[in-house]
Amino acid sequence: MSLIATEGLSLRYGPVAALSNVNIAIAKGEIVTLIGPNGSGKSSLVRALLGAVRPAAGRITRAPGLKIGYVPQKLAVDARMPLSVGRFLSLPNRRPEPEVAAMLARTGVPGLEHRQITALSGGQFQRVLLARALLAAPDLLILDEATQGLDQPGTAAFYALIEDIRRETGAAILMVSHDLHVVMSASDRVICLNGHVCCEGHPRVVTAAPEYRALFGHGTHGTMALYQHAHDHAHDACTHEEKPAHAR
Ligand SMILES: Nc1ncnc2c1ncn2[C@@H]1O[C@H](COP(=O)(O)OP(=O)(O)OP(=O)(O)O)[C@@H](O)[C@H]1O
Repeated sequence: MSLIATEGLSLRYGPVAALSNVNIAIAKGEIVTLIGPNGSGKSSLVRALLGAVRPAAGRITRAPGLKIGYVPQKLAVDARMPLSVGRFLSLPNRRPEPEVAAMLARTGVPGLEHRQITALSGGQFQRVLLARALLAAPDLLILDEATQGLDQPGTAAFYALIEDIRRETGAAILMVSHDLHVVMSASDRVICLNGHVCCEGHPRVVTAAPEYRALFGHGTHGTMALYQHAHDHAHDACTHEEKPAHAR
């Protein structure tokens, strides 16, 4: 049985259709990556899975008692507000200090409890956010571009940590990422989104799919194509027309 599944999920922001007829399912212990060009609905799908936005149509089914841990793309913290890492990790639920310390050590940032949140580097902050998500012992961990702003070694180390956590906890992982080469090596399954599911499957299968190639191009140019997407291909269940991102 899936931990979470969507059926015919559509989502709108007023006149803007962000998602249409999306069917996905995530099973226990899987690492699934959502890829897609800017504006393709990745964050919207995450928000829907978290229950933060209401679908315009379709439904989302969650396994009973499902616990979701969420690592956001960014989190604005008021620089004038004194907030230590330890206190941040004890909000809203108070956590025993040894538990907080152990989780910080587990996510690779030991001994940061008394540091101010606003004084952390980007990489340290992402690991603190990961620690916060893991303290809830989630069955499903959702990461929305959690490595944005990290350099290449920092990104690779973060994904290696995610794989270790999956192995240790058995949690399923859903991540949104633009780091195509890391994604392809770290994921069990890739879902390619463009307002609808363009293609999905094992990374090898997806990279060979014509829909993927039309979206992301070939080789290293594929990464660039993420930002210069021209959705000029046609495939089953995909009949909409879309202007290139730069022409919108
Ligand atoms: N709060 C909002 N109000 C109105 N439109 C929105 C809102 N959030 C997203 N959208 C629109 O919904 C569509 C999908 O956006 P979404 O942020 O889900 O895409 P994304 O794939 O996560 O993009 P990116 O890669 O740039 O983060 C876009 O057309 C976007 O402009």
